[in-house]
Amino acid sequence: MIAFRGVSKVYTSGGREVAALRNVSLRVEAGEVHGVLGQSGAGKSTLIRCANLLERPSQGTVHVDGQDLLALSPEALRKARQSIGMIFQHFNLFPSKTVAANVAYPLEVAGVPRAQVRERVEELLSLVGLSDKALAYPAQLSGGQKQRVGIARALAPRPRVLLSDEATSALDPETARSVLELLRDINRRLGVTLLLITHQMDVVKAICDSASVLERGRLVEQGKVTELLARPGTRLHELCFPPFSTGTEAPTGRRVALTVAGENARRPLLSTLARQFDVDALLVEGAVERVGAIRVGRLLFDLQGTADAVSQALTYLREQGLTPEEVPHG
Ligand SMILES: Nc1ncnc2c1ncn2[C@@H]1O[C@H](COP(=O)(O)OP(=O)(O)OP(=O)(O)O)[C@@H](O)[C@H]1O
Repeated sequence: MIAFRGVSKVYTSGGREVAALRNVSLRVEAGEVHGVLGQSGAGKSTLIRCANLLERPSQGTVHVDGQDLLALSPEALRKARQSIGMIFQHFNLFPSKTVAANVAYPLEVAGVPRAQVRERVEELLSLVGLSDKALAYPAQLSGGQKQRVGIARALAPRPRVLLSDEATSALDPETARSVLELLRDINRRLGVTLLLITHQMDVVKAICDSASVLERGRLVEQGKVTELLARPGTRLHELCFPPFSTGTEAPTGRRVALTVAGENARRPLLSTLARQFDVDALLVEGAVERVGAIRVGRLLFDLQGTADAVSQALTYLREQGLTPEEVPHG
C-alpha cells in the first residue's frame, strides 16, 4: 500500500520557487498496479521520488506498507527502502559489472551471505528470462534486456512495492509491451504493488488497474481505469478516444455517440434497440480498445425512426447506465 496525503513539493532554484506538487493525495492498494499519467513537467518524477523519499515533500505525508516514511530515523528509512524497489527509464545499470553482479549488488550491500546471493541471482535471472546472460555486460544487451536486468535488480531484496519511472519510454513499442507484460506477471505472481509514472496512455491501458492524471502538480483525476474509460468527459476517456472525425457528411437520423464498457460491450445493444423500439442504428464510426481483459468501445451512429421511437431508444440506453450523447451536426 502506498498513500500520499496532502503532499506538496516546492523547489527553490535561482531564487525562484517552483511548485512541482500541489496538495496531492493518492492511495494505491496493496497488489494494485497504478499509473500516474502526465505531460512533461507535470510533476511525475517528483511524485515517484517522494514515494521512497529520494525527494522529501515540503508538506504532507507518505506511507508505504503502513509506515510513515517521514517519521522514520535514517536507519529505519534505509531498511524501509529495501522493500521499495525502483526501475528507471535509462536502466541505471553499472556498466563495468556483469548482469549477475548488477543483480547481486543490492544483496551484497545488505550483507546477504554469498551462497544465498548466488542462488537468488539465478532465480531472478530466470524470472526475467535472462539466465543465459549472467556473464554479459550491459553494453552487450538490448534495451529490453537491460530493463529486465533493472527489474531483476529491483526485485532482489524482495520489495513489497516497485516504482517505475518511465521504465518503457526508451524502448520500441514491441519491446515495451513485453517489458510491461513482465511487470504485470510479476505483479500477479509476487503480489508486488506497482506505482508507475508515464506520459503514454498505452502503458496505462496495457497494465494498470487504476490510474491518476497529474497536471501542473495537481492530481486532477483518479480511479479505476475501466471506470474512467467508460465515462465520457474524463481525461482518460479523452486520451483514449479522440473526437470523431465525421467531416461534412450529413446525419441520416439523430446522431449519437456512445461509450460501452465491460458487460455492456458484450451485449447486442444496437440490435436490441432495433428489435424493441423499431429504430435502425446506422454505424458511422467506432473504435474498440482492450483494457486488460475488458473491452471498451466508442461508437458513433445515426438512430433512424420516428421521434418517439428514437426518444424511447435513448431512454433505454440511459436505463442501462449508459450516457448516449447527441452530436449536433456541423
Ligand atoms: N531539482 C529541481 N529544482 C528545481 N525545479 C525542479 C527540480 N526538479 C524538477 N523541477 C521542476 O518541477 C516541475 C516538475 O518536474 P518533474 O521532473 O517532476 O516533472 P515530470 O512530469 O517528471 O516531467 P518529465 O516528464 O519531463 O520528466 C518542473 O517545472 C521542473 O522544472
